[in-house]
Amino acid sequence: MSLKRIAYSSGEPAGIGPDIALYLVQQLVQQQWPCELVILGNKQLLQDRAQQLGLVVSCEDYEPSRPPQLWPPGTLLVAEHELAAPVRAGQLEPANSHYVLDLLRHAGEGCMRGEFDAVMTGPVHKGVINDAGIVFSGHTEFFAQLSNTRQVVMMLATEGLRVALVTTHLPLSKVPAAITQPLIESVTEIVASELSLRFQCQRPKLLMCGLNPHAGEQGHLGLEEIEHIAPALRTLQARGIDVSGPWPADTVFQPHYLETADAVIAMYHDQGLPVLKYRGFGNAVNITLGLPFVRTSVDHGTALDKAGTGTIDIGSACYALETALTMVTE
Ligand SMILES: NC(=O)C1=CN([C@@H]2O[C@H](COP(=O)(O)OP(=O)(O)OC[C@H]3O[C@@H](n4cnc5c(N)ncnc54)[C@H](O)[C@@H]3O)[C@@H](O)[C@H]2O)C=CC1
Ligand SMILES: NCC(=O)COP(=O)(O)O
Repeated sequence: MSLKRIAYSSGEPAGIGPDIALYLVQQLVQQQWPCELVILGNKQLLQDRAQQLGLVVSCEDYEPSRPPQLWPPGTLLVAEHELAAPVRAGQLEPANSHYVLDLLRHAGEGCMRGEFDAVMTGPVHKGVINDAGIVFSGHTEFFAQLSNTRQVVMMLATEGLRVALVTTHLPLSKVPAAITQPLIESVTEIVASELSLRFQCQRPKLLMCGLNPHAGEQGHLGLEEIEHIAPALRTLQARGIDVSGPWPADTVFQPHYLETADAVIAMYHDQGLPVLKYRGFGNAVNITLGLPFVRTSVDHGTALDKAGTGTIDIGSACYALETALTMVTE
């Protein structure tokens, strides 16, 4: 198997993204991951955080023209990006938001020009980026825009459960109007085709949630199921996609329903993700489907309270890296 070059964007500098990089490079060789991990970040920040954590690391400058190689444990291969302000673990600094976005741009553009085989993202803080005056709702939307992709899908996966979202980072009050038949159809088609192409599900079986309690109770508790979701389901079924619904969300997540399903399609972020995280937090991955490159991510946020403390769990980071490697190797 050829060695892959994976970019890790280390995310919000005051959060646990840099800590994750430091712990991951201790494990690269032991885990036998067939990859060179390029840490997009800042050397001084990484060295300071390593010192705070009592870790011994050495830094190498990333050189794109050099073929990927396996580095000894504790070696950070860093693609250097300049910070705008000093970093203190746990303390957000809006001035560093452009740095965070530079990492993402480097990662996405590097994937598109074939320099990286995939990108795995560390957590960013969406609030502080907006505080800096930058409109930003998430990696999912950022990479879609960067790559000029009309429609992408956020899907989180853990052992025994995948949840894909029709809408992503929207205020709850805007969700009903966003749930349209064309959107439901395009999201479902992307999920069906990517599960079959990249996840070995021959003809994926999909379960679609309704939006309202009890999937609208025949129109007595909301009309979105009748006006948008059911027509989309009929069209998708006529196109040969194995999708059923609209299921009440409090029914479909019962083990009996999930046993034979390849993914659940939820209408909005907090309909699907709490269930996924209850089942698998720390062992789950966030994958953006529909991009022209592979992007995986940790399942958690910046955990500002844990940055620099040495108490973090890197289970999700390992899972995200392994998923990226599987996706680029298949
Ligand atoms: N992939 C990404 O970039 C994501 C970013 N976020 C952002 O993170 C920020 C903070 O969000 P929160 O709701 O506080 O969620 P969070 O995931 O950062 O923290 C929730 C709780 O889980 C703990 N935690 C999270 N990851 C952990 C780990 N690896 N090991 C040990 N403990 C861990 C934290 O200490 C905290 O107690 C928000 O601005 C949000 O936008 C949230 C989810 C994903
Ligand atoms: N809850 C997961 C999440 O919001 C991550 O979003 P993104 O930054 O990966 O788009």
